[in-house]
Amino acid sequence: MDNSPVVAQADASLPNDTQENIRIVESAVGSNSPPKEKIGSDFDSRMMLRCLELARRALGRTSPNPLVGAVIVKDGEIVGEGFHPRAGEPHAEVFALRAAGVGGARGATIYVSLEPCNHYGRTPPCSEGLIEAGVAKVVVGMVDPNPLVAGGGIARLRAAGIEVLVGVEEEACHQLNEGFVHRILYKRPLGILKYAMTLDGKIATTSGHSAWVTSQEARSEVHQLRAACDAIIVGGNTVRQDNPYLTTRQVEAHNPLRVVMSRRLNLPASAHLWQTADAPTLVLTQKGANPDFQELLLKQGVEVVELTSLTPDKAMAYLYERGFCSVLWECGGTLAASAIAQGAVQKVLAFIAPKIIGGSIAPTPVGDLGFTTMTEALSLERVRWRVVGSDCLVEGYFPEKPNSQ
Ligand SMILES: Nc1c(N[C@@H]2O[C@H](COP(=O)(O)O)[C@@H](O)[C@H]2O)[nH]c(=O)[nH]c1=O
Ligand SMILES: [Zn+2]
Repeated sequence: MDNSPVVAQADASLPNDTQENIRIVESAVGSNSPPKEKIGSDFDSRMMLRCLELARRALGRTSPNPLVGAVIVKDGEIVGEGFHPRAGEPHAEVFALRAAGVGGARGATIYVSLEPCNHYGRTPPCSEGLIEAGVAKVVVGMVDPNPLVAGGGIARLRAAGIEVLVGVEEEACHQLNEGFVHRILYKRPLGILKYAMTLDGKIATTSGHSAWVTSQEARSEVHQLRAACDAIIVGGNTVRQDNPYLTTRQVEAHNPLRVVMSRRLNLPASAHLWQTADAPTLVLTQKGANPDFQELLLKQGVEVVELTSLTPDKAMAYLYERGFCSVLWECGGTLAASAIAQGAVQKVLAFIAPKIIGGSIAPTPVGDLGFTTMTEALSLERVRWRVVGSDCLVEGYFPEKPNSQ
């Protein structure tokens, strides 16, 4: 991992979105890259943002597929819209074409947040569908990194004489599908470590009390974050100490799979995770662990999977095989350190509450990584700060390693 220091610079000239009480400060690394030239008109941007809004209706439900939205515009009017609801169902373009009706897309412009596919997967290629429908222009948010597509859709459309504009609101399109992109490039789900700590770096008191470190607003933000993920992982310690629900608390929202990693299955029989059916639960353990408890879990409708060795990387490899794009680590410090050390975390979301607990043995968000000098510290890139309720949310990414998996 590259340990180049990231010096955060609070500078009044940097972007500042006061309307949403958001203060975004690029890290020194991020701000070194020149600002990207805007592609397309303001109208193109508006239509692409509409595509993203539509795509979000399926938040958390499309894996292993991406979130995609499409809008068809004819004579300045929207004549059809669609989004990809889940894997196995038609793609966004198909729904938009259906909404436009027979002949409705002829001579029109279609906006799609991801490059139209050009392969026979679970569904036929959208490129052919668009050519048949007679669209005149295709505006694409981002190129599909899937090697089955990867520019092929754009090339096919151009070969058919259709005008194609690529890269409108590309960053926003990429952000929405960062899990999908990571899955395709690294053959693992994107690992997001989220924690809430006090100003003096503690996630609980010495006695383990942690309800609540952050404000209600920050907790709602976590619920929204959960809705966008495929799974949430915790360790046995978190189940024993916090007895969490790990749900989104929203009736309409997707609830991710709740995953507990426990080698010995020394877990409480009465935990909320197996007493509540609001979300599915999976317990990952090692071969032959505590058969009596396994039976109890199965009776409660909890899925149990035995891995030959239970490590963060093995857990992520398993979740990749299950088709997941993004996994939220909501575990304690020991498991978090091991997940980081094994490369199972790419993104960090740290909520910092303006409170002080004190004490030297109160638990901290990340356990021992074995570092003795500051030069070993792991530096985040693309760092952003924003205020959420009375707390500060710092988010950033570990530098991506070249495809090593
Ligand atoms: N969901 C989506 C696309 N998804 C692309 O197609 C792949 C899945 O194909 P399939 O198995 O047929 O569903 C997926 O990995 C991604 O590359 N493409 C699009 O044009 N529009 C869509 O709405
Ligand atoms: Zn498609």
